[in-house]
Amino acid sequence: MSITKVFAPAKVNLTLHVTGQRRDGYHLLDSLVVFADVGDRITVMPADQNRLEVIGPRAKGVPTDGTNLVARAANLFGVPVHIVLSKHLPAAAGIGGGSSDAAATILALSDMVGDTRLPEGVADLGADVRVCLMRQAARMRGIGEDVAPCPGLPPLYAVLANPGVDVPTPEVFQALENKQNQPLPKRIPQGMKTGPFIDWLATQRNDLEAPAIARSPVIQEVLKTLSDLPGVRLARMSGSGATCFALFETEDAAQAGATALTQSQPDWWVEAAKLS
Ligand SMILES: C[C@@](CO)(OP(=O)(O)O)[C@H](O)COP(=O)(O)OP(=O)(O)OC[C@H]1O[C@@H](n2ccc(N)nc2=O)[C@H](O)[C@@H]1O
Ligand SMILES: Nc1ncnc2c1ncn2[C@@H]1O[C@H](COP(=O)(O)OP(=O)(O)O)[C@@H](O)[C@H]1O
Repeated sequence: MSITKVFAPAKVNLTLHVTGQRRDGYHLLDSLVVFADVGDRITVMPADQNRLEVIGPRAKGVPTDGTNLVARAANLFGVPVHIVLSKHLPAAAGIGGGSSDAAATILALSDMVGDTRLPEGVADLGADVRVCLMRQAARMRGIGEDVAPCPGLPPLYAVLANPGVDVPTPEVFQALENKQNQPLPKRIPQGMKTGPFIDWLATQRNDLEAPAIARSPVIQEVLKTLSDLPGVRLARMSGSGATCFALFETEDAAQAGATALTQSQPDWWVEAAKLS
């Protein structure tokens, strides 16, 4: 067994429609999910006993004990490992940092033990882990367990922005007033160019935006600031927030937007990203 390194990309919910609620309280979703070329990094090494190190620019506040989703994912394999988690994504931010880390850990351990079957207990790690295991554009339904690849999306260039407030997912779901909303259309458009596809996205929604803004009004400021960037085509929140994204038609426009936003909001986490 050797050292395995896996990238854990940020997840972005381009749309997030809440279409119902199960008896156990979990919400039914219909979401178009893509992944960014920014993310965390996981290194897994064989060891005599389990060890987790959390390093990197966004390590502060991330649990280093057995509650970390990386440790919980590794425990499903019953093989002692030393894991180094390098955090670059803000936590509790609606971009699936913990879920993507867990998925990356599962992929690393599967590779290490030479068994690609998913271990028992993956679902208990969180609703977003399934889609994060796919690491490609996908339509996510049910409470997150029903995932299908969504090929044929155009390249999307984004600025991701987080104002530094943690937004706990359960609170936002609880604050959502109307749980029965329209799903996405039956067919997601395929083969469109970037501009018309963004126009189509603008006709869809993130139903958690309003309850997240009610809890953390700064999210409204993030959306307004993103909407004012030159060349922006759409600004929306990802997941349960607080990270928002702005979409542009070109990589240069997104880069320029990220540079301008970093200067005007030096305390925010800001990244230019390609989404696919
Ligand atoms: C909202 C989404 C959209 O992609 O993203 P994030 O904002 O977390 O990134 C996800 O559904 C979050 O997935 P994840 O963060 O893995 O959720 P979990 O740990 O399973 O659940 C946290 C809590 O969120 C609520 N929850 C989550 C998923 C779901 N379909 N319905 C829910 O009501 C429940 O209150 C649950 O106790
Ligand atoms: N590897 C991890 N990275 C970030 N947060 C983690 C991790 N493992 C456990 N957590 C906990 O999970 C919570 C939700 O984090 P995260 O998955 O990043 O949020 P979200 O579900 O909003 O995308 C955090 O508040 C943190 O305490």
